[in-house]
Amino acid sequence: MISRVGIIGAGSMGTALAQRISSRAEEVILYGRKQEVVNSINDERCNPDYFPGLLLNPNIRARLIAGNHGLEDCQAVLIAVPSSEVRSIVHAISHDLANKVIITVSKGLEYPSLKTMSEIIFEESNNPNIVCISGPNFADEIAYGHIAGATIGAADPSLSTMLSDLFGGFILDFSDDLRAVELCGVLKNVYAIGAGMWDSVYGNYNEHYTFLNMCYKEMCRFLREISSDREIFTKFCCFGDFNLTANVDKSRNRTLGLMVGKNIIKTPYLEPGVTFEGSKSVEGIIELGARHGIDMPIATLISDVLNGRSSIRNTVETLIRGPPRRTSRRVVRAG
Ligand SMILES: NC(=O)C1=CN([C@@H]2O[C@H](COP(=O)(O)OP(=O)(O)OC[C@H]3O[C@@H](n4cnc5c(N)ncnc54)[C@H](O)[C@@H]3O)[C@@H](O)[C@H]2O)C=CC1
Ligand SMILES: O=C(CO)COP(=O)(O)O
Repeated sequence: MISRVGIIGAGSMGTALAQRISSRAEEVILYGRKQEVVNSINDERCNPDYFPGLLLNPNIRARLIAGNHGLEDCQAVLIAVPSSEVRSIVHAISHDLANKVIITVSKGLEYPSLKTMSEIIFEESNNPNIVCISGPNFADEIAYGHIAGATIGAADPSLSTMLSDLFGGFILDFSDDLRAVELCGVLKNVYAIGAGMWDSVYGNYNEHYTFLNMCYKEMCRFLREISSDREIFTKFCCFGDFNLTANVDKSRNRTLGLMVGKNIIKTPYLEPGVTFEGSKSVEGIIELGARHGIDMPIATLISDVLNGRSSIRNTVETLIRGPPRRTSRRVVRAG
């Protein structure tokens, strides 16, 4: 059993994973930003900001990230913050990360560098022991102990074996293409926004699954080009997470698409405090595709709608009939 795991980020996923793995580690330390949340976890065993009704297991303790005290004694450090924060956090704690396994769950892409979280973590820490865990995993369901599958992505398969016990509460599959596992999480968020947009206008089942299938084809085309893992399409990080996020209204990314489609919010939209990873990574994934020679018409249309350059109906017309063609108009004169 791992003796001590540090989790950076006391938000939904950080807290949920703390609860889930706390039966498989002697101690879990959640590093948060707010003193009142840290106090509440230590005194009341409760994170009131994210899971007010959940009694946390007694071996979960909290500390302020500012001091990162005790991190040096952790065997594994899990990073569960929005992707935009990962570089600065890892930079700040890099001296405490030597010889540890670093686990990332953030589903984003840095822009404009187009780097995944593991690439950023390696750059900032120089520690190659990096693992990603990704799958159809809504935080609340993880926290409350429901069945969940996940893919462990690790370039070094011995790291996957080491972490199988810590994540033994999940049904696991594995990939040694760490970057591809991470990119599945980025791609599915973008298509979940698209699914929300599409469903806001076209709600029939045939319409819904036709669009989903078109998105999944584009996602698989991307993965086929960049991944050495020929089985990735059937893994939890790919098929499962794509379907979960694109289909279920609990997803923030799908909800963003629905709200944009229904004109409830104006785009481009940035809501402070809500983690919408897909809206931040859509430009990046299109550019990354272009770098590998992958054309991504659906992601491009999603970006156009999200940034107010097109409407859903125009987008759908383009998808069904192809881009509008310029036709020469004959002027018919009366008389
Ligand atoms: N919520 C979910 O169901 C899942 C989330 N993820 C991924 O996990 C990542 C985090 O997402 P959530 O936990 O849902 O977000 P969240 O918005 O619920 O929580 C993020 C937490 O990070 C903290 N934070 C932000 N910047 C920080 C900094 N500089 N230093 C310390 N703490 C900082 C915030 O205070 C907040 O507590 C995202 O990339 C998301 O895609 C992955 C799987 C499932
Ligand atoms: O990644 C997730 C589930 O696997 C959570 O998705 P959202 O960020 O869209 O809520």
